[in-house]
Amino acid sequence: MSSPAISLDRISLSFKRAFLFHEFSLEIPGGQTTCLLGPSGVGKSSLLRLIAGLEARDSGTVTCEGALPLRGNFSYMAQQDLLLPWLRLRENVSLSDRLQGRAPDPGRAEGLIRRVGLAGHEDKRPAALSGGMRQRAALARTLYQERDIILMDEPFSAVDSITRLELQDLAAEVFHDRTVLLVTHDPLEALRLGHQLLVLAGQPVEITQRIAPTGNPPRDTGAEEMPELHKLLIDSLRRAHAQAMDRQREGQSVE
Ligand SMILES: Nc1ncnc2c1ncn2[C@@H]1O[C@H](COP(=O)(O)OP(=O)(O)OP(=O)(O)O)[C@@H](O)[C@H]1O
Repeated sequence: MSSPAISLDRISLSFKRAFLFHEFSLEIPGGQTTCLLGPSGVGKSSLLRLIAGLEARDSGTVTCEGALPLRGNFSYMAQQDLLLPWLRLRENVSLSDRLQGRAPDPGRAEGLIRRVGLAGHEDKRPAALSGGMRQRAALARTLYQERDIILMDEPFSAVDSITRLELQDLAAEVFHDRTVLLVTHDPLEALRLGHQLLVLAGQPVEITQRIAPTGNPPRDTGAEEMPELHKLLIDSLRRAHAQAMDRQREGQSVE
């Protein structure tokens, strides 16, 4: 059975009496990767947190296809790596087993540590790792959980561009047939990894652009359709950014 779709139905979420989301609905297809893009502060992380149950919404529902409970079916990689400082890398990667009272699988943890390029660092604690290494460790921990649904918030933002490409290849392999929601600020990353790309803009949030590149991830960014899709994406991100700047200026002039 393929991984379940997720439905958001008329979700509202407000902060300081202003709606970030108002009656917002979205279908996230099962077994595919959906990338969320948009200006800083538009609400991408909040949307992920809503789905993860970490944000208390005013109203609306988040449901999983087949009435599966979302809880226990997803892994979530936040912007902060959330590694436990007192645990060694191998223990951090297999943390989900420990938390659920299962015996960790050291072979699987070590295999993933190797695949994210951290072999040799298994016994180090997070403080001894660089920001990019910690992000790779958090990726290994997320993949270790082997959940049907994966929520990721800018998972590759702190790594150099070549490592980023390598991690995207690994992610595309692991994402295969899973339901993935990936927040990224990198248009090329979205074009490589996403079955569908959504641009969020405005307040309350709307989806102002949907792009569905052809072919399977990880895509070759040199493919024929890429320049056109890249331009489409950049243009809509520019519009979303300009809208956010206007709103910020209006806010400043009211204060
Ligand atoms: N707990 C909170 N209390 C008050 N405001 C909040 C809270 N969480 C988020 N916000 C506000 O909601 C808006 C959206 O934040 P969010 O982190 O979802 O944006 P984002 O699109 O993920 O931004 P970035 O790309 O910079 O990570 C921001 O204006 C933020 O200040």
